[in-house]
Amino acid sequence: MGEAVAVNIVSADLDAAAQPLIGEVVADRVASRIGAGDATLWGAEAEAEAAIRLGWTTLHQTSRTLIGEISALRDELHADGIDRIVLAGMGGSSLAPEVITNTEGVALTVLDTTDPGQVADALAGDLSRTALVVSSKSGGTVETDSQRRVFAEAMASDGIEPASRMIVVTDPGTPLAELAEQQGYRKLFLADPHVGGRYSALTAFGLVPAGLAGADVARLLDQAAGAADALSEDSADNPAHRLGCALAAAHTAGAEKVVLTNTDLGAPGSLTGLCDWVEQLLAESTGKHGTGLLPVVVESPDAPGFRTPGEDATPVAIGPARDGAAVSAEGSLGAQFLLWEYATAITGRLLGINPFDQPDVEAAKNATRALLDGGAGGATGQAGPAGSPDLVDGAVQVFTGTGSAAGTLDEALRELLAAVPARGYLAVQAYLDRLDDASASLLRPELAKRAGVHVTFGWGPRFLHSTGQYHKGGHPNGVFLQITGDVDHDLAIPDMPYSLAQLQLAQAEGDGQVLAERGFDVLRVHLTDRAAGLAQLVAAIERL
Ligand SMILES: O=P(O)(O)OC[C@H]1O[C@](O)(CO)[C@@H](O)[C@@H]1O
Repeated sequence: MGEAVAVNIVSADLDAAAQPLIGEVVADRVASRIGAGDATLWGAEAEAEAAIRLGWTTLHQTSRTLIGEISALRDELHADGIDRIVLAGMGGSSLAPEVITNTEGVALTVLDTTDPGQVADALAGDLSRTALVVSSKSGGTVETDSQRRVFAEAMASDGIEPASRMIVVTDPGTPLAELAEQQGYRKLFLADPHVGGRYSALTAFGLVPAGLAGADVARLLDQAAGAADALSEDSADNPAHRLGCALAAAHTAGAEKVVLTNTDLGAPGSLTGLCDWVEQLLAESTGKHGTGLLPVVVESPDAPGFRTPGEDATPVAIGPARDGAAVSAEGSLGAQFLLWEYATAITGRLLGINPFDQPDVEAAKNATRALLDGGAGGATGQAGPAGSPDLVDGAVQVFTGTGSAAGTLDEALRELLAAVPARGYLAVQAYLDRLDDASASLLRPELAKRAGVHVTFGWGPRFLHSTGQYHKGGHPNGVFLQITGDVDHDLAIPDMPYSLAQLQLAQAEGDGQVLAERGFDVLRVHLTDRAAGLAQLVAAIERL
């Protein structure tokens, strides 16, 4: 094998710790049994779910029929002057197409947000040339449904028949499949129901939006096919064994965090954004029952957290093994998808968890629903946080939760950092516009430099479908900084009693409530002026 995908355990100590696990996994024939669809590998409790979740091992063959359908639809759309693809989808329904198109340099507008400003920017593109791919495995995800409604209304008001521009990807029998049929949407792709959301990169969820946008999705399947035999082989050389067992061995030694970065960013063929896809796969698959692997995606090998990971983390390179990486994974994108899926399933078995469920995601969704039913977030157009802030500092309203004596933003931040347990982590959760408020992501390295612990960063509500599972279900050693902000122009969601801004705030408040109920420290800062508030936050962090 070797050529299609390669994993190098650079750290001699980690290699020594991984070898016995590799021996065990080879003896138990884990890889070939995964490839053959053996659902018993994760214990009796996981068996029923695993029995309907192992279809991803053969997608390089079973997804072939999609290629012709996608290119025929693309030609048809082009003939009608439609060449701009917008994707509405969360988590496993958008991360793969985002990586695929980023890696190939193909334009795809990914809408995985409820931020009204970001949605408005996508609506401001040329709708006469736009098709909306609505992707949802369950067919019931509130963000995706809201985006669909907003786009349908905007298209109709521009005199465009929305049904002619809607392309749906969903599982058979979902409410979204039914809607697509009732409304006569342009095309309905029914995905393989035997593949879970975060394992669905090579199903219609990954291939349809990426292929319509112009990515070479046949090549992606070829790349996966080139690695499939090696990844299902019961051999000590199987790269998935090396990766899965290294991560499990590190976890046993107390390194439950996996610091991920691209070590070849900017080089031709660099897999831009793959870390975000791996982040969801690892966090949602393993972060449960008080255990799991916490992905910490960092900006570059020079960013805080990678070269000096401490005892609680393993630095993993996507790309060449350098810059202090303990493990590296190299190979084409299609091969990497399959590598990480096998490795995650193997780690899941070694950690004793079911890698195919996400038991804690629902809690935040329920809390959000309850808040919206109770009229949270103010009236449309005036959405604002519930309750009064504990203090106001310039453009920053601070909600400390109960029992804080903080009198300033600086003090509140200091208190939050002091609350991080030894070997814990700080998660920054920014419910903002990831394009217009992009500077918020700078808070991660700034905080990491000062906090002395690992710091993760996620855009809300996107991270709720990724690290959100780990935050609530994984090792209980996180503290949370939520950032929300006022919006300049809210957007109504047609036929729904709440607006996008209200939904976005309710998602932050709902998840914050669940975290607080579970005993975690949560500090929320609400920016009444986003740019000024972010500048204030940076200045306050610099003073820490
Ligand atoms: O494809 P759906 O059903 O809209 O779900 C989107 C995402 O939400 C989750 O189900 C839960 O967060 C993810 O596992 C999934 O990728």
